[in-house]
Amino acid sequence: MTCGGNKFSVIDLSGPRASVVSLVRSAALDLGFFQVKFASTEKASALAAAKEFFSLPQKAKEGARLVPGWNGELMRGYASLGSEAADVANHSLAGGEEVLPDLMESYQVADPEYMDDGQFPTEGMKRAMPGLFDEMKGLGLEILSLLDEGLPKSGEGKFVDNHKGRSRTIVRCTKYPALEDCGGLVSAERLKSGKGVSRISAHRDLGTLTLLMQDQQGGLEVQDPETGEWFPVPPVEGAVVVNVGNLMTRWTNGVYKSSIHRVVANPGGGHLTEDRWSVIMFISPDDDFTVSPLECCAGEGEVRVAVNVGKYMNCKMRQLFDPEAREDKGKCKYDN
Ligand SMILES: O=C(O)CCC(=O)C(=O)O
Ligand SMILES: [Fe+2]
Repeated sequence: MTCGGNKFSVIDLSGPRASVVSLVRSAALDLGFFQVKFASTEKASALAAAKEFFSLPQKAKEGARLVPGWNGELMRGYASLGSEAADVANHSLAGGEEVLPDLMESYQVADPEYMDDGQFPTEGMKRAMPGLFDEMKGLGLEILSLLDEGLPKSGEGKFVDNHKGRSRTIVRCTKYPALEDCGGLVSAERLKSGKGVSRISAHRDLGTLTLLMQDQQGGLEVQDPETGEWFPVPPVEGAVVVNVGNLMTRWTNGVYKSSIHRVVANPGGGHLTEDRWSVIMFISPDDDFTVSPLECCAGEGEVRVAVNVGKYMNCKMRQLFDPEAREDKGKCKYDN
């Protein structure tokens, strides 16, 4: 059923349902990170389109920068190197240490069903991104149903039913440029030593579930909340990394865990001269839905209050992208 024999062993979803449910449940109860075997038919063309788009002149990329969707919030487009701050939206998990900028740029799309106005920066993106969205969303729904079955009162959460309307779910291609190309943001000396440099700083994900196809370079690490120890998530060809996000933790009253993770920069490991690429889907429930802690899980974990998905996501996402919102951390009252 699994192979690899480490914390992030790969689960084969085609195995007997009961054992798959049990493996997914155990991983979600532990660090909330696992891998599933998945043969994507869309990843290669999405990555090819992303590589073509990111190699355009900066001005052309800025022309495709993030635009608001149907809810007035930024949903689709390009975010330049250093413009997103994962750590800040999490109220500085670095605990007072200096936080350097995240060294990544990204292009993301929201659900084509609700944003299909034909506006894409390149023909390649137009061809690849909607198919990638549908493929990854399909996998996400399958995993949500396994997580639902893994709870003591299966079906109570109706996870799948509440992920079928208009939501903040997005799919994103992220480029972490070779460190030697990040000199505008961090000093060359720091980049060479790698000390305190992250490609994405320590954070938790905001939605219910994240699906990630990382390349072979490595660097993704997950923190054990009890010991503080960081565990690398090894790249596995043909596997998708899955992790639980904050809204799922709220929904299950702390039972399914949303863990702190980051992508470290390792100059000795080739990161100085090589770009790293990820294809990621961030899954959120329907925007007008209110996530209320499930009865099944009351008393088992921390008791959390109900949150409206749209309000929660808007407040957190503004902090990711808007320097003014970052300054006024108190305005976004949600800690996780
Ligand atoms: O690229 C990766 O490996 C992880 C990125 C990540 O954690 C995020 O974008 O939230
Ligand atoms: Fe993340």
